[in-house]
Amino acid sequence: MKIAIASDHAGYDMKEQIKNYLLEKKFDIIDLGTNSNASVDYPDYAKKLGEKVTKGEVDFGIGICGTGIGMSIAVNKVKGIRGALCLYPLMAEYARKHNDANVLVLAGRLMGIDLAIWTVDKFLSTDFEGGRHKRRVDKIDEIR
Ligand SMILES: O=C(CO)[C@H](O)[C@H](O)COP(=O)(O)O
Repeated sequence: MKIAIASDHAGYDMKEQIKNYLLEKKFDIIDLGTNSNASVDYPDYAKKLGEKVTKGEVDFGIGICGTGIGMSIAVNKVKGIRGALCLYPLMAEYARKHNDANVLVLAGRLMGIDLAIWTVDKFLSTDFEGGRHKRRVDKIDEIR
């Protein structure tokens, strides 16, 4: 499975840890930055991340900022993105099962790394259920 990952400075440390975890698990990872703790603007990284996903270059995206809120707002501006801010694994499970989320957003300043990794694992291992949820997801796509 191919994953793109991106963060701002507030998510940088978590991005590195999640990237290394996924590389160890033999995932194919595209790191879109940022590449240090120096201050940057999360919308720049959200745009790159969303576009990688909607171009079909990766299966899923993972975006991280301090709270996850800005990254989530920004990535959802990219047409075709269903970005879900998930603070624990159950949210990630339902973001996939019911919402067919294609970008997982995490909060680098609010979550410990173990919780973040459990959330990533759940997101990447859960399938969309389709059925009535497909009808609703299609309606989301019609909004813009
Ligand atoms: O969480 C975020 C957006 O939702 C950002 O990471 C946060 O706003 C960055 O703040 P600062 O520039 O003060 O480090």
